[in-house]
Amino acid sequence: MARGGRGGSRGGGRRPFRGKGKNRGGGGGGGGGRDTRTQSWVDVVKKNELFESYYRLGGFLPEEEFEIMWKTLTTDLPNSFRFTGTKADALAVREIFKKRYIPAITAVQFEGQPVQPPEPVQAFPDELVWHMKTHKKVIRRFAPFADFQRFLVAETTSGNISRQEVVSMIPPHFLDVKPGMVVLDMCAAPGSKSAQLAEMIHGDEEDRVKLAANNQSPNIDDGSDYSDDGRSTGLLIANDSDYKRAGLLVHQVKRLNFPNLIVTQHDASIFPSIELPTAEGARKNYLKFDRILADVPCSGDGTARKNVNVWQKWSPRDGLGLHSLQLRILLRGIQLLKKGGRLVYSTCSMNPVENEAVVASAIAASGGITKVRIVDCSDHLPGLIRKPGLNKWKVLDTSYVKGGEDKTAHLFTNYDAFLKAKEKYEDEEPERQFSSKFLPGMFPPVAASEDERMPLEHCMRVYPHLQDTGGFFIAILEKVDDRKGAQNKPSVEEAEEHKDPVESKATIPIPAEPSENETQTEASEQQNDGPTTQDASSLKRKVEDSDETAPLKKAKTEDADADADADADVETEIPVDGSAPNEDSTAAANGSATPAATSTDVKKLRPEHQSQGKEYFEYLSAKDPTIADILDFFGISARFPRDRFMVKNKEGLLLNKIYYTSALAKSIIDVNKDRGMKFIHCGVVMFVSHRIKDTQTLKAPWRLQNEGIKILEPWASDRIVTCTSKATLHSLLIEMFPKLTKDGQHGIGEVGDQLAHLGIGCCFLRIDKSDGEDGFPFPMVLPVWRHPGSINLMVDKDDRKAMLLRLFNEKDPYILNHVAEKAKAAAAEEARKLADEKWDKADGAMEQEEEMQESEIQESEMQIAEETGETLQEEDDADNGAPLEMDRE
Ligand SMILES: C[S@@+](CC[C@H](N)C(=O)[O-])C[C@H]1O[C@@H](n2cnc3c(N)ncnc32)[C@H](O)[C@@H]1O
Repeated sequence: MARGGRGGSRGGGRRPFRGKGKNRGGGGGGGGGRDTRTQSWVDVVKKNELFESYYRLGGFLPEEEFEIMWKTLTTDLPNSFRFTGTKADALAVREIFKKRYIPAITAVQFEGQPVQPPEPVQAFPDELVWHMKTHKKVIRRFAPFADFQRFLVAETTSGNISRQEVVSMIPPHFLDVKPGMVVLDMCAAPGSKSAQLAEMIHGDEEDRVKLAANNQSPNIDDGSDYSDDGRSTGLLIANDSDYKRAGLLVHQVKRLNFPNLIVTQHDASIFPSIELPTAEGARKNYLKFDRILADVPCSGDGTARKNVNVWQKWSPRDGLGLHSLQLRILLRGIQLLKKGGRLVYSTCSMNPVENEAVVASAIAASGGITKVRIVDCSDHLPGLIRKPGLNKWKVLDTSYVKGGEDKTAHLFTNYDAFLKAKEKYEDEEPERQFSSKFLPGMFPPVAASEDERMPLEHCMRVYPHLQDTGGFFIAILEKVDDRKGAQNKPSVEEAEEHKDPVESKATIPIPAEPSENETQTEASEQQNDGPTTQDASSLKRKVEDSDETAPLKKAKTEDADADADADADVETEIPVDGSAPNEDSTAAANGSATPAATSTDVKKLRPEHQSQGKEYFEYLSAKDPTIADILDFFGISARFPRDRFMVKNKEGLLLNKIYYTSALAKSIIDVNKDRGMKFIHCGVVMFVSHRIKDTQTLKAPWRLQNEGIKILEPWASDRIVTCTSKATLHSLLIEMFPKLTKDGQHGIGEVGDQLAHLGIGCCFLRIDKSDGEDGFPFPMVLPVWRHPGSINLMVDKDDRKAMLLRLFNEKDPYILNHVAEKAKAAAAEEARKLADEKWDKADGAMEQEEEMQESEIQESEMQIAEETGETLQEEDDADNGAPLEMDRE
């Protein structure tokens, strides 16, 4: 299977992260956020008056439609999943799923009615995304569901299926990524969208490489770049500032086996400029991205269908508190984008303060729509039902008197209305406090002319009722031109204000507007100025943690005025009841579905204080003799690059594992690793040292790894064995270390026959796609080790089981492991011997003990005899204890 999808083989994928309960990776959270459920979902009262009032009165949807949307928001979210990897492979696994499980499920009847089977989500092409709305009661009761669940778990474990929320899958589809592109995922953890992006960059590289290896042209003319001998030249940098979530991200992306990938841990709003290699003395060059995904931290109120905290703790201050960070991240993204490049900004919040307001402020701060345009993607993914972005909205806040219980909700139509209200209260009730986060840019932009109007309707809003999903927002921006010089200073200042103390010491240039020719000198980066508009002031504001934590106990009830003239300075106070949630003023700052995050969380999660352990990335010389020996052993073509192998120890020693990366990943790591960049993952394991007895006789005591085998195999001419029959593969899967007898009676068919003629060491087991009952639905390459008297497919037990289920529908196969059995028997024998010895010792000890006890008794008896003057009879044999007893009596 594809590197962009799973292990070097379908069976060789790594296990997904098995985090503890709630943090289990995968990418739930409408944007892949955390599952922050703290209470049984069914017990939760899905009501929150302030939350509802805002979306009801804010004019988001017509009244009737709002009712439907709100009702949907209170229902359970269907489970959804996606077939991953290269398209051909994803389609092959989808076919197995459709043919094997759907008919059986469709035949199930519950209470006289057919049950609802899993269905493809129409928004996505090729039926690669599915959701299941069947009730848990039904799922638990019927065997076909159990079978399907088993398949789902096995394939998720193998990396062929990703369980991801439907809305979370949308943003990468609008990025229009092509193989060869350089892509940044600014806020990537836990990594579900990164996985999609990696698949897109990878494209159909495997087919291209095969062409190139056979001296045919691999390139196609659709903007994709396979010019590296068929390999995609692209790169994905997946970044997340939070160190725990960055760890999750690494876990997740490691499974992709994608050498064109680097994981970093930086605050995205000050993401460092990445230096590119340049000739000595030449002007410095910095990396610009073709595509950027800014799936920013948000309040996550669109995840209310699975996140109870939304119902319990929703507050307008979540969005108000996050706006500034979101804006800074987006601005930095725009700076890092190439001219003509595309950026997708997304949140799993429905709040315009986090959505349209951020987009509008960022465009204004970048020089307006002539510099950055909102792309109309209404014709893309036509199956996706969506609503246009808003051009008008209101901003909600709750004011309160410190120490008091009284909270009032205010709905403002523009910034002046907010200022007026504040002023009024300053006179009448000076103790009343409003959010300190209010910024002019949180309100709808007012254009000087129609030409300058931002078409915010080109943004997309996905509401829960439209296709039974969570709520989501997506904006697609294209950088038309760079903003020149002077106007970007505030973002630089902002970056300075929030600079990571560790990073400050590094020599990375402070993020700044890229120069016209997409390269810049360090000096010129630092000299850039910034915008002077209203956004400048907003950018200068720090994301402070507010101490406004008074609970919303009692609200002033004033007339709501939902129909207030949007163009007038209007403040509407909305009634809120005592059951409304705790009004913590600081919004969730980390992860999507985290409206419950408090100011303390924000502090805790800030990246400045934590970082992943230092990883070393030392590239080996292209002339390294060990690499030369290994490549020679497998007959690897001289065209295969020799300078991209790397080890992960400070000294650059060939100890245990050898990794491989793409050319661009190598250049970036090499040039930037000592510039203070926090690289926390890069490279695919290609070879692992194989310590066995016959090492001496081997030229290359290294074994091929599932992770990297597919990258190498097209270039190999030696040590290749082919498996053409399913029966042979079955034998190899159900038996580890089958014997390799010379008489041909080994039971491992054509594979055994070929291996019999090969010397000891690792080999490629090649399986081509073939049609028919006994055919293979997708190609595979697996490492196999030829021992002197046996062989072994180097696939672990769990992966063997997953393959047996996938290819042979075997549910719980027994896998015979001769070596383990032998070792077990030897261990049992050893244990038996030890037990015997112990027993003997224990026996001896018991005898000794008894003897000691006896002598003690005798001593006591003698003492008694002495004291009482009795005569102690001499015992003549062991049986004869009675007289003594009797004597004593
Ligand atoms: C909505 S989640 C991203 C989900 C992810 N794109 C996915 O699909 O799996 C937002 C992420 O932003 C990260 N984050 C928060 N503040 C950040 C910052 N200043 N810079 C970079 N990442 C940040 C959080 O740790 C969180 O993982």
